[in-house]
Amino acid sequence: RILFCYLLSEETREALKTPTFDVWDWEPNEMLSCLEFLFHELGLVDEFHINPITLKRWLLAVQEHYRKNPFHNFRHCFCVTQMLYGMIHLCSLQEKLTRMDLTILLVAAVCHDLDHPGFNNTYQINARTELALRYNDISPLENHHAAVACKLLAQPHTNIFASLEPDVTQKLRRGMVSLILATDMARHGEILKGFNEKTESFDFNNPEHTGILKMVLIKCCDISNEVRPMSVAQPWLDCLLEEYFMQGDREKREGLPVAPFMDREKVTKPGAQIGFIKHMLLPMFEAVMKIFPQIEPVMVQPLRDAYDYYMSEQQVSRLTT
Ligand SMILES: Nc1nc2c(ncn2[C@@H]2O[C@@H]3COP(=O)(O)O[C@H]3[C@H]2O)c(=O)[nH]1
Ligand SMILES: [Zn+2]
Repeated sequence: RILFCYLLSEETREALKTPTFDVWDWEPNEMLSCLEFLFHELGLVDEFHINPITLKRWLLAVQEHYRKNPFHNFRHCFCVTQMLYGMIHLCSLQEKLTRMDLTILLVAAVCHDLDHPGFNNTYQINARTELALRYNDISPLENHHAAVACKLLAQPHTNIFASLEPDVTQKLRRGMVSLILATDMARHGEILKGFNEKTESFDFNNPEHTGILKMVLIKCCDISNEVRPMSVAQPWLDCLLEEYFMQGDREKREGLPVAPFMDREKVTKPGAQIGFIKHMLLPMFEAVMKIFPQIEPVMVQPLRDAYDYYMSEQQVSRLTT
């Protein structure tokens, strides 16, 4: 196996800081190099004495532990992490959060869907899979992603935290696990409510406040495809629907309940996005906007534009059918 060693141009380094970055333009090796670069550039390699070779091995192992699903694959992991990097720059998070918090966020983003099987928690629970059994139906997938992440960190050759004191490692690991668990959309309402209660008098020195902010940030990045330019976002919607329909078809074959949004007989692209943008994306990004108003032109406006686009698409299809 050859270790990736792709040199990023100055143009790519700058482009990585914005949500307009074309995430479809890169080979897996190049995405690995970009991720490696982020850890160096944010000063995390220096701060936590990460062995640069271990960082490469860890990233390779991470990549190998993402399956080739239509949506929940290594490129999705890359997108979430790149969007986080964009938000770190846009919101000057390097000045507001500690390097510890930034590391927790970045490692969690990279690991947050590890070994995703392509079928969601509802399927795991209804089909009584190994994962649902192991985790007693409680966020089975997210618990699994976090457990795989911890397994990689427990192996010496991929342990990027090997040179740290046990109490520091434990803090990083706990923080990472809590953020991965926060990506279960079943907890969306609870997390957003907790965050909204703090935005009025947000305090970056209060760990309870920064704790929930980190959860909201990783959640924003996780569902941020529609923040991206339409040419980048559209193929992601195709990937998501392909994965959803595969689950819907399997549920029909196995006699399990099928959610309407996974039923290829019922779903349209505007139908899939209008409600998601209105009820999930906009309320969360508008909440973040209260603390970071600078995200409005760069992240919130594209969401509003995407909403308007899908509304007009829906109109057109209603008029033509
Ligand atoms: N309808 C819709 N759902 C999305 C979109 N992006 C993410 N999601 C859903 O939000 C979920 C977030 O957690 P997961 O990554 O496990 O799975 C994701 C999808 O089920 C989107 O653009 N549209
Ligand atoms: Zn995800």
